[in-house]
Amino acid sequence: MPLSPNPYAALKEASRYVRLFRGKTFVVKVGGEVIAEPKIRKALCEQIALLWSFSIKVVVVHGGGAELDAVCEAMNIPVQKVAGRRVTSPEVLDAAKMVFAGQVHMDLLAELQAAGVPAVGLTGLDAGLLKATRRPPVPVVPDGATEPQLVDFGLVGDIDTVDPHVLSHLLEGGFVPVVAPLSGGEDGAIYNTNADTIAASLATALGAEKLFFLLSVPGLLKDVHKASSLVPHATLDELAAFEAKGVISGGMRPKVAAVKAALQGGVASAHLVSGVAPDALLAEIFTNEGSGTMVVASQPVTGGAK
Ligand SMILES: Nc1ncnc2c1ncn2[C@@H]1O[C@H](COP(=O)(O)OP(=O)(O)O)[C@@H](O)[C@H]1O
Ligand SMILES: CC(=O)N[C@@H](CCC(=O)OP(=O)(O)O)C(=O)O
Repeated sequence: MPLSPNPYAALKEASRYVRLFRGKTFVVKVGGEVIAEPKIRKALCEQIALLWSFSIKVVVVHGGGAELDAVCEAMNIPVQKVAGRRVTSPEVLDAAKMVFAGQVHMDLLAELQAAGVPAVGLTGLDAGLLKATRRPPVPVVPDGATEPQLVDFGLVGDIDTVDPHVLSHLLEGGFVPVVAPLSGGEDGAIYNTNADTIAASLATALGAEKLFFLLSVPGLLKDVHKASSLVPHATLDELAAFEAKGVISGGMRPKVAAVKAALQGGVASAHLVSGVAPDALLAEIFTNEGSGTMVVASQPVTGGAK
């Protein structure tokens, strides 16, 4: 939703939120698909620059799933996914290191620097930020199925501990940490970890006010093919009801799990927002109507401030 066409009314509406969120921590997760297109990446970095200039402490977590798919295809490495989650073979992990801590990471850092943001790149291995253990085979219900099957996701790390000190130091210094989706094992292993899960863990560990997932769709949709079916507000119970109805599939499943984890971990609200529509992130934060889906733990949102 656009701000009021009256510039002074718009300024007043936005300034209320600027005051409210000054000094607060926001975790912003950007999907690989969203930042693949240079113009969209630039527009997104400019929105992040504005948050930073309003003294909001921003932590960016990026994905790179789509880019990893493309690199695996180019290198003839088979890509396998179950219920929206990748199976990581040793060959896939090697490609993931190149893509997540390399190309996607550097391109995002460069664009943030260009937008005037003092961005600092990290992976979960830096200063012990994310410690993980390899996921054992787990029962999963594949999309479209009703019965679970036992799936070995390979070199995927489930997060055991988060040590957010390195992030707190950077945030206190005015920097914007940018985290790639790789984690470290106690034994020196490197694991592939879902970026949505990382974003939720970091938001919880930092006591973040808000967690954003920037998507290629406008938010949570009742019908994934209809942008007009956007759900503006939801509680965790409502999310569970959508899941039970089969409304949530593919890559939205790990996202909804991450939203739940963050809200149960004390994050005040999680937002599913377009990363491609112009200024959708700013509209979600600084307007009464917002632009995407705001999820809160339980209390009904009675309109007004997002
Ligand atoms: N109910 C839903 N509402 C919105 N998107 C959905 C829904 N169910 C499935 N999806 C799909 O999930 C995708 C988001 O997941 P994904 O592509 O993995 O994002 P990312 O790469 O940003 O992590 C959407 O682009 C959409 O195709
Ligand atoms: C274990 C796991 O799921 N790892 C993800 C990490 C990247 C990611 O999450 O990227 P997007 O946010 O762009 O989907 C993967 O390999 O795709």
